[in-house]
Amino acid sequence: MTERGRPILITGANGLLGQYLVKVLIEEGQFLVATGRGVCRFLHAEVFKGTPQQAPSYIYADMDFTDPASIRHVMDYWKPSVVIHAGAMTQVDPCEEDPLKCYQVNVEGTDLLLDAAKAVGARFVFVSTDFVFDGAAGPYKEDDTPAPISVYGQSKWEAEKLVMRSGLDWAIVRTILVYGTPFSGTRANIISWARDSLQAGRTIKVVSDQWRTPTYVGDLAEGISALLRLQKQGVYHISGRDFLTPYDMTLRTARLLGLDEALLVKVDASTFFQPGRRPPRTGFIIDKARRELGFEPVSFDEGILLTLGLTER
Ligand SMILES: NC(=O)C1=CN([C@@H]2O[C@H](COP(=O)(O)OP(=O)(O)OC[C@H]3O[C@@H](n4cnc5c(N)ncnc54)[C@H](OP(=O)(O)O)[C@@H]3O)[C@@H](O)[C@H]2O)C=CC1
Ligand SMILES: Cc1cn([C@H]2C[C@H](O)[C@@H](COP(=O)(O)OP(=O)(O)O[C@H]3O[C@@H](C)C(=O)[C@@H](O)[C@H]3O)O2)c(=O)[nH]c1=O
Repeated sequence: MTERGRPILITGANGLLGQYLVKVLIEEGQFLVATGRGVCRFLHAEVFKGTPQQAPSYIYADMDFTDPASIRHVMDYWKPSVVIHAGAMTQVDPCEEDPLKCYQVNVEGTDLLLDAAKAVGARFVFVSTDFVFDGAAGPYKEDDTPAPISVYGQSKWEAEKLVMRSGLDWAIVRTILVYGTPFSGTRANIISWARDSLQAGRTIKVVSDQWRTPTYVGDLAEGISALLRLQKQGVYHISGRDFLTPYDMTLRTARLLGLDEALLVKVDASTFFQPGRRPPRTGFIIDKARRELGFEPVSFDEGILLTLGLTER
């Protein structure tokens, strides 16, 4: 193609992680093809009509990764050197209620992309989840054995296995409860939910028997970018560093913002009806990412300030 080489292709570019990945990779000067369903919903890009040689360094393309023709159209044209597969059906309860759809998007979609990546000789980076574990014995390291307890978790684990067996140069980045504010669109996160509720004087029930290491989305995007730069292969756990329950997360938000913590009511997960089971105790040991990628996440308190736009990087 051109002297700048073949592009990096991202799926799920309209999603929370996708938006941050696009930002981080553009800032690094990468040649990028961001893909999503339908129009670009976060960063204006001209509809590009020239040849790949004439393309600007950032292009958005409509690509449904469950549709072989749509994948072929985009992948054959751009022939990326790397595919970062961040797109997925991510809502745990709708996955539980419609397992076929979940499987089609998360497993078959990954399989189709793997075939397309093979055809053009692209590296493959797959974004996965703590929900591949059963949550009996977190925090987890990369070689602990997955045992998902939800349809969503099972679908991501099935997709991981396809990636591992693909014969491609691959990496899997598992992450946990990703929070942050999208550049465009609205999306609730535990921090803004707590702030808005407490500011309005509303009581909220918050789970105190699930443990996570919640991940600031900007850290995750930078961790993935480091993994690309360093051409790493294999499984990496990339998450925040604080081991917290959702109750702890809302309490920290209340304290940092000087809001009334008495409005936070501790509850057990069993008091919620949720179709999809959540693993009680996940969390990641991130030593490998620290050592090999130089990954160093912000504290949850810093993440709160970043999410609410009260500080900048
Ligand atoms: N959010 C979290 O807490 C965690 C997320 N992850 C993983 O991280 C990744 C990114 O998650 P996140 O950014 O938060 O998720 P989002 O739900 O914000 O983004 C997912 C994106 O995937 C897109 N998508 C879904 N189906 C298709 C399809 N058939 N074709 C093209 N695009 C599609 C969605 O499109 P549309 O916008 O049109 O619906 C959406 O923009 C996912 O793989 C997820 O499993 C892992 C652990 C925790
Ligand atoms: C709605 C609600 C949630 N919670 C808690 C439960 C839960 O641990 C946390 C977030 O709730 P959710 O149901 O949105 O999150 P959940 O679907 O459990 O989030 C998951 O998303 C997928 C995509 C992943 O891959 C996981 O890493 C994971 O974090 O907040 C409460 O305590 N009270 C509430 O009223």
